[in-house]
Order: sequence, then C-alpha cells, then structure tokens
Amino acid sequence: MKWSEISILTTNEAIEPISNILHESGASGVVIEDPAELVKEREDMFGEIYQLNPDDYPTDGVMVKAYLPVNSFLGETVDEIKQGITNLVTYDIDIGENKVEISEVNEEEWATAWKKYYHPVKISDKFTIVPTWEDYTPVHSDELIIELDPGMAFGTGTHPTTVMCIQALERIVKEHDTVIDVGTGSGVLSIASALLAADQVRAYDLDEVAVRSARLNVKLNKVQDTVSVDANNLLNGVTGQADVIVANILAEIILRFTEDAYELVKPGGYFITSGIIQPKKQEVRDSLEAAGFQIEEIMVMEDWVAIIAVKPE
Ligand SMILES: C[S@@+](CC[C@H](N)C(=O)[O-])C[C@H]1O[C@@H](n2cnc3c(N)ncnc32)[C@H](O)[C@@H]1O
Repeated sequence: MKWSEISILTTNEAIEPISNILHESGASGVVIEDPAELVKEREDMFGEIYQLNPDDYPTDGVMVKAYLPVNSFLGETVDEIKQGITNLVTYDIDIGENKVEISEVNEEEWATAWKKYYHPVKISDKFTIVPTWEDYTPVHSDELIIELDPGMAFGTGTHPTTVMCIQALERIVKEHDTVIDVGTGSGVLSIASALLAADQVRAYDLDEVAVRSARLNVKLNKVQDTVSVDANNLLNGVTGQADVIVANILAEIILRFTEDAYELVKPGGYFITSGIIQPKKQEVRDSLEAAGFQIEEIMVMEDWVAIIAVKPE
C-alpha cells in the first residue's frame, strides 16, 4: 500500500480540531511538531513527560502531519480535510497560515517517519506500550508491557479509541476468557487480552498488511500460543462463543455486525466497541440495544466514544 503525507502549518489553537478532522478522515499516525504542545497534551492525557528533541521541530507555527492511504478516494479525502480546516474559521478558530502540503511516501519512509515521535507511554493502570526500538525498564513490578511495531498497520496503541479499549479490557477480561478482536490492526488489543490472562484470543482484520503486522507483534510479545490472527471480514463465518468481543472500528462498520456479535457473545459476556465519534454515539447505542445488548458504560476521550455493552444472562 502507498501512503501520502499531509502536512498542515497552523496554530496551537487549531491543533486539536485539525487532528480530529484528520482522524475522522481515516488518517494514521497524526503527529504534532511542536514540543511544548505535545508535552502538554501527553501530560494532560497520561501524566507522562515525553522526551523530545527540539531540533526536530520548526520554530514558526505548528506542523500537524498525518498519513493517508493512496486510493481512489485520496483526492476527495484531501479536499474534505481542506474544507474542514477552512470551516474552523467560522468557529472563530485561528488556523494561521494554513499551508497544506501533500507528498507521497514509500512504505519504508512511512513506517519509519513517525518513529522519532513515538516513545513508551503508560496508557492505563496496568499497561505501558513500548515501541520495539526503545529500551524500557518497567517502573512497577506489576506493569504489563506491550511491545509494538505498528509498521504499516493502525496503530501505535496510543490513539484515544485504542486507549479506551485497553482500559475496558483491563477491567473486563478475566483469567481463562475467550476474546475475539475484530479489526485487530497492529494486534494491540489481542496482545493486551492475552497479557490479561485470556486463554484464547482470535484476531481478525480485512487488511493483509494488518494481519502480517499483528502476527509479528503477537510473536514479539510471546503470546502466539494464545492469539491467532486471520484475515476475515468482520465476524463473517466466525463460530464459537466468546466471553468478550472487542472492535475498534468506525461506527458505520460496527453497525453492520452488532447482531453477529450478539450471537457470538456468551450470556453475561461483553461487546466493547470504539472508533465512534460523538455524533455517531446514539446510532451505535441504538443498534447495540436493538441487537439485545444492555449498555453498561459509555467512555469518552477527546471526541471519541467507546461503548461497553453486556449480553443479559
Ligand atoms: C481503527 S483500526 C483499530 C486497530 C486496533 N484494533 C487498535 O485498537 O488500535 C481498525 C482496523 O479495522 C480493520 N477493518 C476495517 N474494516 C474491517 C472489516 N470489514 N473486517 C475486518 N477488519 C476491518 C482495519 O484494517 C484496521 O486495521
């Protein structure tokens, strides 16, 4: 797969809305090239200080960068992003110079381009995500470490939707559980489930690149005896019940398989969904309830929502 890098020169004020626009357009690896803001954002979110090299950053304005897959929708997606950014002015947001540049990157460049911004991060009470190229010594004896090389797959494990899913798994997955991970990407949620002592984890993704990346990360974390990774479209053809199904996919896609998920979750089991933007929350909630689930909790981080639903006993 080929990727395009989109870089937007803007202001501090516009970072968050522009990042949201990029995430909502399906961009991967959104990075902000401004040390002060990045440190603050991460501190607010995780209470962690990032090690940043000031030489890596421009001094005027802030650069927001992200990667978009090159496909037949690319032109349309870029136009939508540009339009979305221009519309921010109507909300009195200063978008500054708003210089937007697009450049094509090859696979190797994409896979390494953002590595310099990606460092160990504690994302929940138990879990710290550590990029494979970093040395990390656990701070606490009970800390669980996920080593990750996302390669070309989504994601680094630090996207709000992933963080919420991991926090939910941490509370829900019990020893000996069976877990199904729909849209596994880099495999991060499956690895987390295995480290939480699930007995069996089945990971699926439509994208071959994600399947390869997840298999690699599963081996890296030595959980290959617990986690299987296969190419599959949602839950099509999947049999065998699970205590927990987790799916961090866009709301539009979740709506397509709430009934299949209900069939496969054991009574008393959970369906954790994320990848849902706020305006889509009600639609997903309605669809889960129509399938028979009860909503146990709705989590919110930035503009993203995760829903924990339970199948009544
Ligand atoms: C937002 S990423 C989530 C990755 C990872 N689970 C996480 O939480 O960081 C969504 C993943 O769903 C996959 N996906 C999209 N549509 C799918 C489908 N119909 N069936 C299976 N996987 C799908 C994408 O390839 C992508 O890897």
